[in-house]
Amino acid sequence: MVLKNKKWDHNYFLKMREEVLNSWETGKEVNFEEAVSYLKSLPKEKYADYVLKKADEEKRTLLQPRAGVPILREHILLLQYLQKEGGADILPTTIDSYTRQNRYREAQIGIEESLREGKSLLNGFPAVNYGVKACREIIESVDVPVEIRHGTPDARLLAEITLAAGFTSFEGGGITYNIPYAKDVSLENSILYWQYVDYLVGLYAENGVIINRESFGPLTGTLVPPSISISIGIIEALFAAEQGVKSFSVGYGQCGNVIQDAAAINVLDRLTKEYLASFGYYDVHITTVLHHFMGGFPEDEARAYAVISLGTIPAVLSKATKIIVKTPQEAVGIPSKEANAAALRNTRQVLQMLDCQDFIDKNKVQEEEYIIEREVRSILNTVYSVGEGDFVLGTVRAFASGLLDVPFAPSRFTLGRVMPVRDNEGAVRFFDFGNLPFDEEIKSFHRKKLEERAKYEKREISFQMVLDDIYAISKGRLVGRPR
Ligand SMILES: CCC[C@H]1O[C@@H](n2cnc3c(N)ncnc32)[C@H](O)[C@@H]1O
Repeated sequence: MVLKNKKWDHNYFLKMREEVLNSWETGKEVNFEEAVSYLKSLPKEKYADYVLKKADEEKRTLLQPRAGVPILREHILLLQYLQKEGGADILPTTIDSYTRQNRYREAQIGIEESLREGKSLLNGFPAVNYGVKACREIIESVDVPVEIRHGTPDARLLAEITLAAGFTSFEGGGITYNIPYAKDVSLENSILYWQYVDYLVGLYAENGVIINRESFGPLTGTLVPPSISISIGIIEALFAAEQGVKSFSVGYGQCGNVIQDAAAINVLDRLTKEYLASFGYYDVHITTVLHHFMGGFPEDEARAYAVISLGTIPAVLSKATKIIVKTPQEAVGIPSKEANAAALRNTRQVLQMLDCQDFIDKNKVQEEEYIIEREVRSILNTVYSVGEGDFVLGTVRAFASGLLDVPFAPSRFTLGRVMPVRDNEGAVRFFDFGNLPFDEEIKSFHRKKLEERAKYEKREISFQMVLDDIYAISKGRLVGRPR
């Protein structure tokens, strides 16, 4: 079948499904009709889409941590703790790195060694190895929806098993779980694998089971310009809608300048809905997700809490539907359950002290929205035209020529020519536009912003500013000032 942004032929899916379900022994546990009836037996409060819709209507922001450990009993206790002590509105199951690379044999060894040693020797929960029945124990041991969070270019079997098990939200996409996560996976392959996932979610939807899909907005998490993250999120929403997905969350990673971050989420929400409608998808429920800062964190827990609390502010300003909460142990590794729960309580406190205040200069937010929107439209309209009206074709061609590009990505399928840097107020601007399709008005806006910083710091605009910015927050400030 030629790769394009068109809903799959059902027989094509069924044929590929046989291969997918045979790729590991637990695949044979998956029975679609049985899964539909199991999912329909779950209360509505276990559906991420229901909880997201309710929060969206009530203008509330939901909180969700990341969490995953390899021993099933431990993982259940961890999620129950985060629900009870952290107040998580949606729980995660973060998948381990072996499973993310389809290396289920090593994941199996990791489970056995963890059981033998009595400690976590994998960095997440290996859901494929456990299979449908065991994963259902997780769903049945908590009271809120559980989402699969991972970083898997080929997540077809992971989706089959976890969706059948009752996870009602699934993160990732053919661009966002490839470019920042893999070196050698072609976009043609990862987009095809994720069309499978979206088609499966669409099949559940046709049978009355609404699964929420979420794009991984932060990408490489290092100074990613908002317009790049937003454009890619909208493209993945278009891919998912074409396959029949009815509930989609677009994500964005906090960059640090509060005005820019709030503006970014406003544009993300508005343009995702506009582009879906303009391509005829009127029945997809869109929600927004803010990720607390995804770059290098301070080791000191008090300073780490400052980064987390600052990151909560743009969620209040933009009324983001959900925050993916970071923890004060971000700089040291996988957090303890106590630190994870404490970060949830910290975030809730900031939300509830700010949500009654109207304190931001709306003109400054709108100025920022204007430039971000101009950039997003330039990128998306270019992708559409190089794809001759097809966003899948356009995406592959745009990445090959740098019309779409992600800074600091490991993938050899992105040019990596684009280079970001902060301006004098810490907003992320372009040091090098690479081949991004921006007009002179956009380019001179960024140059002027960088000249302001150069003047203030009494130094030339240089790559040294980029390096200083990469380490700035872990060293205690937003902008990487010269020593
Ligand atoms: C997008 C992935 C990076 C973030 O994902 C966190 N992360 C990864 N694996 C786990 C895990 N098993 N439990 C709790 N957090 C986890 C990292 O700390 C980082 O913040």
